[in-house]
Amino acid sequence: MQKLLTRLQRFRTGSPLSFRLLAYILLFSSVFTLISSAIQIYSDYRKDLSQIDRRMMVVETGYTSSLARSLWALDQKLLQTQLEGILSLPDIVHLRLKIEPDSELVMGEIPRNAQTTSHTFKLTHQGDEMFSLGQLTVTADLRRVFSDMRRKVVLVLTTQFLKTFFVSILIIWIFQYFIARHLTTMANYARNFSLNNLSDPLELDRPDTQLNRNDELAQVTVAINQMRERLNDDLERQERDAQEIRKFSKAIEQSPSSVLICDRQWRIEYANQKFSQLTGYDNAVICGKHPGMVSEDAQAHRENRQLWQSIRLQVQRVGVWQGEINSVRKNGERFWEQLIVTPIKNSKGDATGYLILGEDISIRKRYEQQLLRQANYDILTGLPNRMLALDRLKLALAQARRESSLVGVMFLDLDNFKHINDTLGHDAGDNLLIEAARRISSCLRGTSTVARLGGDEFLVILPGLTGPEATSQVAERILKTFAPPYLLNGQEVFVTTSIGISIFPNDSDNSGTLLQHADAAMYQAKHKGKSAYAHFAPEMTEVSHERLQMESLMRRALEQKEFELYYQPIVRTESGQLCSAEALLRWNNPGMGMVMPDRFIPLAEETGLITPIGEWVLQEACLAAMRWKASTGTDIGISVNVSPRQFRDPGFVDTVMNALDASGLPPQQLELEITERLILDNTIETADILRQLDQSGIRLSVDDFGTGYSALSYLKSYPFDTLKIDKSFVQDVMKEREDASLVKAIINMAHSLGLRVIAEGVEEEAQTHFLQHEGCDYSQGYFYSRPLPENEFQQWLKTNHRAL
Ligand SMILES: Nc1nc2c(ncn2[C@@H]2O[C@H](COP(=O)(O)O[C@H]3[C@@H](O)[C@H](n4cnc5c(=O)[nH]c(N)nc54)O[C@@H]3COP(=O)(O)O)[C@@H](O)[C@H]2O)c(=O)[nH]1
Repeated sequence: MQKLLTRLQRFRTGSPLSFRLLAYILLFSSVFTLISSAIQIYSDYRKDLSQIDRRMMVVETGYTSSLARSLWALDQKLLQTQLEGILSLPDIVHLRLKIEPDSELVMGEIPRNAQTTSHTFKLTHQGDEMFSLGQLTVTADLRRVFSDMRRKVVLVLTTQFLKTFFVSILIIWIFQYFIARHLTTMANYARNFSLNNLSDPLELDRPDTQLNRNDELAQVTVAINQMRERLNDDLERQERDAQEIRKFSKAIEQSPSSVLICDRQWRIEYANQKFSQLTGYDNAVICGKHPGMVSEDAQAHRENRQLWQSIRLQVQRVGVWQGEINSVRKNGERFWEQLIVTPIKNSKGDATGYLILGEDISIRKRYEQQLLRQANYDILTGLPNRMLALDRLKLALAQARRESSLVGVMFLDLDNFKHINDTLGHDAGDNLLIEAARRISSCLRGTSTVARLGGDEFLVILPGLTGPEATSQVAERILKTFAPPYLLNGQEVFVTTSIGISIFPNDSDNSGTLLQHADAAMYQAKHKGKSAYAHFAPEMTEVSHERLQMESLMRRALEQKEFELYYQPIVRTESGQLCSAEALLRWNNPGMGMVMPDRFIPLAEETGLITPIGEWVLQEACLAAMRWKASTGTDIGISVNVSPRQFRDPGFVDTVMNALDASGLPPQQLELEITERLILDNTIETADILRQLDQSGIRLSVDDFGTGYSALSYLKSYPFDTLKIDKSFVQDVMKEREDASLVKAIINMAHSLGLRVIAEGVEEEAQTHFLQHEGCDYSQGYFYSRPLPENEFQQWLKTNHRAL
């Protein structure tokens, strides 16, 4: 019962299709059956009525004439018989015979409440004339007709209903079996259809026949399965897309560049982590703002308005904007960022938003500014460097041309700077340069420029001069300001400068030439005796030119094999026996002839050419010593001069070791002569290099002892073997008592430090006696031999008895 109620309930609200179908079939077939049955019953009813009518016709045609005759003949019996005959006809229940004039005969009975139909016939006699005999009214009872009709109604309705019902059941079953249950399967499939079971296809429980394969159910099934597959594909694609999107969004989020995404109205929609780190602003705070209006700095807003307007225009016109902007962090700090702004376009190519990539380039900018500074300024002194100075000079010349004024160009070089640098060390040299820069600057007006050209060279530009004498005044001021001593390494040092002056337009109208002329004048000032200034004169160009020429010739001299080593014997003072030789460099230039080292070594040191030249000397000297051994069978040591610049070269120790390795000379036979100045450069590096050389067995000697600071205390700290007394003392030992006592003291002091002593510049025999008397270990000088080219030295070895 409950089940039935449920079904009915479902039927009423959303019953299964078969039930609805049943209802509709029943309803329609019932209505149809009713109508058709009604038509049929009505037609039967009409037929029954017409049968009664036909009976009436039979009465009229068959009885009225015989009744009329019986009446005419007044044959009552026959009349009676005839009437009974009519009354016996089916459905005729009552006869009323009216006889003219006023008698009446009634037969039969009309049932109470019965529906009847009556027909009246006239009874006439046709003689000569027509006589009316009376009239017969026949009444027929319609109850049979109605009862027939009722019976038929019941029968027809019953049979029709049953037929309709069973046909409906059959149709429903067919529908249910062939369609509805599959629809239910589909409905269940669709109901259970979810992203988790996309792999299960829809399958209907029916035979796989050709017919089934092409029907609508099959088509729907195929369509559903195709839809499932498409959905499956779409989901896979969606998942792939989602993964890609996740990947890209992660990449954007974790990008090392800051990323802003704006909508079409340039309102920020998204900012990545890097942006927040860079600017200090959170995504939530800046969303909806214009990228140029993120900071709260009013000045930044003003600056940005114009900039972002041009960015917008360029992005619209060109499709990209790239540039560097100065932005403000949340904490107010300014920083440089490199921006790339591009539109984000949809498939139609319309901009749907904008992408702004930013990179913090503050460090790069700082480097750039530093580089710019380095490119234009001297790091040590903070003065403009050569490049900026030349720019300023050009500007000054252009201005002077317009104003018809003069420009003074002064070239300054510190006197003996190299010596101070070598003896007191680089730090002292640097301090000297800084102080010199300060002193020069203090002598100048604001419009003038003082620049450091490099090393100890300074340039002063005096623009807008009315006469050349102003340059002399400035030069004198500068020389005067150099007069007080400089305090370097705790020592008072007097440093002077030499100044060369050229004037625009008197000496030249070209900046380069003016500089060259000032340089030439500076050399002239140096020759004057230093701490002097000189104005350029045309004849000075030659001297300056010679210096330049020598530099360029020296650069090619090694290649052209123009260098040559001369060798000077070093002998035991006591016996005059040869023990070693000093290698002395000569430059044999085809144009200049034999150039002595005093002339080119300082230039080689200045230009750095001393390093390759010194390397060649070392190699050549070691090889020579080996050749002597081969020719004489005796070990003859070799002394090689090493300049401070050469010594400071990072590869110096390697260079020495390579020369020994390449020649095969034992290290003990090589002596490096290092000037006293180098020892005063009391650095860890110097000590380390000397220690390395000493440990490898190489002998070390202090050259030119007595000319420098004679810092005896330093000698103890370094592993020297020999001390060379400078020839300036030796040469006067016989004339100057002071020099003699000094030489004696040096010999004693050196011996007390465990050093052996070489006296150089021994030219006379008396000097040898003095030195022998004072216990000087070795002697070197013209008395024994002048420096000789190798072939002559070899000859000397053979001819000199004391050598062997
Ligand atoms: N860095 C290098 N310096 C070198 C090298 N070769 C030489 N020099 C240095 O050049 C300076 C001048 O050298 P030079 O003109 O060769 O003079 C040497 C001798 O000729 C000279 N001498 C020797 N005996 C006498 C003498 O009796 N009287 C006299 N008037 N002069 C004499 O002395 C110079 C040797 O000096 P020193 O080196 O101090 O022993 C000179 O300073 C050389 O150091 C080189 O390859 N590299």
